[in-house]
Amino acid sequence: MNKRYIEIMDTTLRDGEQTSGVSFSASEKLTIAQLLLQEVKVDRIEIASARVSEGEFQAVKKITDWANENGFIDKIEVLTFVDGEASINWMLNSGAKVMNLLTKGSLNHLTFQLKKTPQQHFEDIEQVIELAQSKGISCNVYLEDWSNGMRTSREYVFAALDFLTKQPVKRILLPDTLGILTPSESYEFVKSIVDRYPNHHFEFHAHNDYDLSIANVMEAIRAGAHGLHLTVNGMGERAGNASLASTIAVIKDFMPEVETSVVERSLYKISKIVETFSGIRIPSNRPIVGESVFTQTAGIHADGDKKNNLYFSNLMPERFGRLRSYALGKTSGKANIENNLKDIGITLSDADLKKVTQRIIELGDRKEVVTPEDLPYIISDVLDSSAIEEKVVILNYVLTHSKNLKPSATLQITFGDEIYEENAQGDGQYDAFMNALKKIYAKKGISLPMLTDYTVRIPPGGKTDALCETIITWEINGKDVKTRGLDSDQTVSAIQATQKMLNLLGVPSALDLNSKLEEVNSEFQKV
Ligand SMILES: CC(=O)SCCNC(=O)CCNC(=O)[C@H](O)C(C)(C)COP(=O)(O)OP(=O)(O)OC[C@H]1O[C@@H](n2cnc3c(N)ncnc32)[C@H](O)[C@@H]1OP(=O)(O)O
Repeated sequence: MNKRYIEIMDTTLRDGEQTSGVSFSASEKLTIAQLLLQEVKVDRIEIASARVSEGEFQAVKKITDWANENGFIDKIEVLTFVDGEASINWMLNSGAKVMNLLTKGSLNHLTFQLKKTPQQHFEDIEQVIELAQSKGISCNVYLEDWSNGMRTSREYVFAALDFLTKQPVKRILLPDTLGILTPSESYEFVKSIVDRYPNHHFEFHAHNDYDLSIANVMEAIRAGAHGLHLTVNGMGERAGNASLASTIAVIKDFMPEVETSVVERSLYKISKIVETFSGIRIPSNRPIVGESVFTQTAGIHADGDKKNNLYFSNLMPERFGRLRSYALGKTSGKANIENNLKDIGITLSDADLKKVTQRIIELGDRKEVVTPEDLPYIISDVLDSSAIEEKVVILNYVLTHSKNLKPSATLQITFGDEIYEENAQGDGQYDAFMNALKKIYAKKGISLPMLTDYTVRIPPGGKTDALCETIITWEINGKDVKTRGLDSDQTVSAIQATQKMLNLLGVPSALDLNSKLEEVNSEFQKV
């Protein structure tokens, strides 16, 4: 079958940055731009609005310098305004070559915001396009509030389209600016335009205010849209835009008649990087990229996975560079626990498995999170066995915290027979503790794994002696490993989690540690 190609324009760095509270630095924008174009392989990216700020100007310049050297300059777009020379000069100075000109797509916006007649607006647009052309800038045009325009001033929308389709405009961009469309309207509105102007390129820009963005995108594609505007993690103004990862999965699985250039395996990586740089946490249940979406929690499901893959669908985690896991908690059954034990190479008798399952259910009932890395400790405790041998022991420590002085830590640690002591300062008590620990490991020529996430959970109720749970995520050879500590003192619970990580690494003689890291890595690839 001859597939219809759909262009993907990613606007994480423009509309995505309009998520309340988000501001990317220039180097963060550059990293995201590089990944989107080189690894995720979207067709184009929109990286800023013109005139916004000096910082934004420097970010655009950094990206256009890189894009010029690497042959991507035609894929870098900047949103501009109908403002005579102002946006064009800003763009030219920043090195960008493609503008997405923001014009009005509803009579309402035109009358009350710009206070112009259609004729005046078209004249202003024509002037800007002419100027852009003369300066070597190529032009796409947004019809802002187009969806509202189609509902309330369709005659104006078609007058604007009659005008724009006679201009040297490469693509016409149809935004559902307020995310108000239904799927059937998305289909009808886009189809009426594509049918009337068959030789022009139209792109659909969804917003997610009613949680309908992906459904609307599907209908826009069915109606004949030639391109889509998407963002990583569905970031964007208000409820955000259509998510890149979800849209790509939907196209792949439900729309065999179309194709895109996007590489599915890179979608999780870009999602995590945008999460880190934006500071906007991905909800754990966000399709494709959320922490828990490939985790089987219910015991019945884990059991079914063993029996002819009864709970598998096309949405396999490996497609997106991820792995399936089995949660440990109160809804776990034997099958969940067996799956986790298999990954760490432990086999238990049926009777022992029952005891361990019971303990995990009890912990889950008390709302405690059980990570796969906790299993050896739980087995040790429940079966009074030595499933885990604690070779690295934090013997003693003193942590100080005082007003106007830097926090400090003195730490004594033992690896088998050897005892080491170090002290250090830090930005907080745990940071001071980690700095002292790093000094000890540095003596062995070893760097500790990078801490990539640190989550503290305290049960509600306002008790100051409540147990506090700290879950730390470490990056070990490119894989996430979580360890957990539980204590009424928050720093102590973080230190417990750290000691578990040290024991996963093993006793640090330099050679030992490298091979142990390999081993841990291959274990966790299976988790
Ligand atoms: C659909 C979208 O999401 S579009 C996103 C557009 N991008 C942005 O808004 C980026 C962030 N914005 C900004 O940094 C600022 O608003 C700027 C730099 C663009 C303008 O700032 P200011 O000059 O202080 O103007 P302010 O923000 O108060 O108002 C916007 C002005 O733009 C005008 N305007 C609105 N749409 C357009 C347009 N398409 N073309 C030209 N001017 C426009 C408004 O009428 C208003 O003009 P007025 O002050 O003469 O009434």
